Amino acid sequence: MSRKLLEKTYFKALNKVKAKNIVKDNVSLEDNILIINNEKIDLNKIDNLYVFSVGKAGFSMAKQCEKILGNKIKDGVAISTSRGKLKYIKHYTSSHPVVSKKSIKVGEKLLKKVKQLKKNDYFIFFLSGGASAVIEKPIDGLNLEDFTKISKALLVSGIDIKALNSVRKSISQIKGGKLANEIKANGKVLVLSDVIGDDINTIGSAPMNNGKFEHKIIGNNEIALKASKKYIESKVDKTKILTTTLDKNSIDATKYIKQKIKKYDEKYDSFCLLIGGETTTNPKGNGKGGRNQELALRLLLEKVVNKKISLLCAGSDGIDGNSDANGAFVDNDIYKKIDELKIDAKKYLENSDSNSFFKSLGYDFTIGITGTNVMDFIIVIKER
Ligand SMILES: Nc1ncnc2c1ncn2[C@@H]1O[C@H](COP(=O)(O)OP(=O)(O)O)[C@@H](O)[C@H]1O
Ligand SMILES: O=C(O)[C@@H](CO)OP(=O)(O)O
Repeated sequence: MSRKLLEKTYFKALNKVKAKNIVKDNVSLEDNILIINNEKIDLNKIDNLYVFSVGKAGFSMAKQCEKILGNKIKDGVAISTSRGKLKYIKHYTSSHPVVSKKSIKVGEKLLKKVKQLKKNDYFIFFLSGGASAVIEKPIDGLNLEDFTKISKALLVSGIDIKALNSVRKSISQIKGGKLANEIKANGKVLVLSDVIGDDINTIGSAPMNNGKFEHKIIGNNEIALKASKKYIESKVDKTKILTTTLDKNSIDATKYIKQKIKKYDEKYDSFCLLIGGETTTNPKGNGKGGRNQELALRLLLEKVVNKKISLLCAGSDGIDGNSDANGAFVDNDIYKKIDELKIDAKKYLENSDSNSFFKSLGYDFTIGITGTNVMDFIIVIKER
């Protein structure tokens, strides 16, 4: 069974929403006219252009923006989980998913910089998921130790991202539009969405959203999966994006996917099912894994694949949970390997150790940090 085809279909989605491509698709320069999303800004009529970029894709989006706008950029700040240096924009590497001293230090730098903007300046602000953790300034009276206790408790509580971020907004001097409040200049917020429904009030805890500045979604899970669909369509009898808003726990998601595979398997000689979203897990034990690898493990235990059907469950940011992999493959041949190595798949699941399981079989999908983030992709292919 072709792991290559799964990978190719995956990378069509990922590449479509790579920072480089979405910034290229949305920002350009023609004779001192800055074009953002069809809107023209005459750079002769503004004083200084600033670029800000915060979140997991913070570095890569800022880097591409520098490539397009070069020395038109006066100054700016980028904060992400990547490493790297930029020419006009100052880039800082920060922590995720828990706020650290570093997040506060760089959060303060960002606040200081945005306060310097004058009325006749203009800014582009790239916002991507992960922004909640990489920048912060707790409300007065709340120290980092207590702030971290609250953050950690929330992160393991299993509450959804909307609820989590509403708390984050209430204990922050940056989130929930408070950063926007400090800006006197005009500008635009270009958003790479990693939340179900692209809710701009939730992404990165909405540092720029109090209605003052237009937010434009320039990349999301749907845009990505449509690119996969376009690629695979001619290779199979039926291609279907089942959803881009899957938010079930991994047990229910397994049932849902199993049922869909059965239905399409009965009807079509070949097909590709594309599913996007973010499932949830309740990690137990001290294993290494993530929601994508756990889902793949549960689907393996449910024997949803066969000689013709294989699948890939993978994130888009490159890092699944507490592992260094991005996801895992499941195909029919994996069962032989499990028998040969006498591995007990259930035990790994019970210890939330899906990464160790797939790694030991050579079925992990490890690609490193991608510099983008639009939730997860599940790809199921039946080949003729
Ligand atoms: N060992 C594990 N097995 C399964 N899920 C895990 C494991 N460790 C962490 N997770 C899940 O991974 C999620 C965080 O993953 P991460 O990729 O950092 O999230 P995000 O992409 O949303 O920033 C948490 O919801 C947690 O439940
Ligand atoms: O920053 C955040 O608030 C969330 C959602 O945008 O992202 P992540 O789950 O990647 O931390």
